[in-house]
Amino acid sequence: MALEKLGKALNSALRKLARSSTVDEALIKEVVRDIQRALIQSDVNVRLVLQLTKRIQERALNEKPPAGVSPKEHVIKIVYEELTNFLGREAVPLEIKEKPTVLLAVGIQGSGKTTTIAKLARHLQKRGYKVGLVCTDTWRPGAYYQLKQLVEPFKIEVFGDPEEKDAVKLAREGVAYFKERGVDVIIVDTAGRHKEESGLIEEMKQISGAINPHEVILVIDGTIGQQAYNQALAFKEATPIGSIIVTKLDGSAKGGGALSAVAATGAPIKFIGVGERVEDLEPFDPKRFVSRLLGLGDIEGLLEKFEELQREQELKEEDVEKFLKGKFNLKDMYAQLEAMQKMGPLKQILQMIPGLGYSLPDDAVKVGEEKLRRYRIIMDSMTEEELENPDLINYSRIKRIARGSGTSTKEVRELLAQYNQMRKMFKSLDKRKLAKMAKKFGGFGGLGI
Ligand SMILES: Nc1nc2c(ncn2[C@@H]2O[C@H](COP(=O)(O)OP(=O)(O)OP(=O)(O)O)[C@@H](O)[C@H]2O)c(=O)[nH]1
Repeated sequence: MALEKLGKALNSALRKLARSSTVDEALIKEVVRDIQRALIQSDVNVRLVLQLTKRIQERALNEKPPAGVSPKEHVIKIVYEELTNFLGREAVPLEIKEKPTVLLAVGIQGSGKTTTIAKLARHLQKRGYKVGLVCTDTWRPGAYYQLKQLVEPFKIEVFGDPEEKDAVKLAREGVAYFKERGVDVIIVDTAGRHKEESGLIEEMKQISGAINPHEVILVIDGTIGQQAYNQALAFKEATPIGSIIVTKLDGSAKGGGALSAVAATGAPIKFIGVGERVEDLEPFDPKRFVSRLLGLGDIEGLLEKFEELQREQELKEEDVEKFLKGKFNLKDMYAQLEAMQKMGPLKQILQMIPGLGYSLPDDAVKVGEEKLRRYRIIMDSMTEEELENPDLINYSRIKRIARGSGTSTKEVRELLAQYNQMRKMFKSLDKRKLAKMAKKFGGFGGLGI
């Protein structure tokens, strides 16, 4: 998870509130101090931290909770709101309005730019856009091959010529090439050799003048912490159509500093990089990010992920409901397992489920393709009634099902065990936290109040 350490520290500060019987001035001040410490440890600029925590303290001490809201909930809501504002308040999504939309990506060497372009291309492809990539890095011929290799599995085409020395020419030709092929989005990668922002911005201006992009995206390395401020500012001043992607937020101790520094410049952060794999890119939404960071759960994110899946898989709304409520039979389980295979690591999904916080179970419900195929065969030998209500399956039925499907009783039992495990897990989630969270996305399921 992005900023895991900061999240844990903030979560434990809020848990103090959740656990206490009364909320008084001393407690509020203690919690505010904990928040200060957590943010400073994550390299957030001290001046910004003080401004933020002062606001939290003032509001927490002076504002009266609205009717129906407990003082605890109220303070937590204030912390949530202020942190959200701190990181930019509203999500600013990447818009693909015209065909083709041309995006120009810039970033200092090692910022993760090439990887990020591959991630962005895949992200857009998953949403149904046909994407073409143009590599204009004339300094590092390897960049072209690196990009090609990253997107090869997804059949995304890369235009480039490692022999060519004129980056502007490459950019112009690449855009023309993909325009002719009718792609929806063209992403132009640039060289990252520059040691300073000035060189980077100069090249951006030159290429930009040649291809007239809809948006220039700056890729910033999240591990540089609050130093990101200067990079983001210089960029924002040079381009009116700039957005930012902050990378390497997985495992970075300074990620909080980088995110808040970029947000402080007013440049919109549209995505964050949370790992080395092509799938590890997340649209950045301050609200959702903060609620996850604080361990409040991310029901919105979860639902969106399901929506995405639904588009891919025609998963019905009632299936999503069943999944969330833990009411499902063997057929549903099969559909869910199949769905999960598509959705990527289950851990990421579970992390979004309110209430699970940090004690994530192992990937208990992730099964391989081969196993799924075996499950299908076993299920084909069950009666409709058994599929609807697996509790009916006794030992003699297990034997018959194994024989009928040409599998073993061990495998049948394994399938049933998996079903029971999943059912139990989702049921316990449901009971503990989901009901509260379901009321409104802004609930505080993760804190048990
Ligand atoms: N952990 C983690 N690593 C990342 C992330 N994004 C990129 N990286 C890694 O950062 C390193 C540099 O990434 P590149 O994409 O090669 O960097 P670049 O900025 O394109 O570098 P140049 O092509 O030289 O300009 C690689 O090892 C990437 O795998 C991320 O979000 N998380």
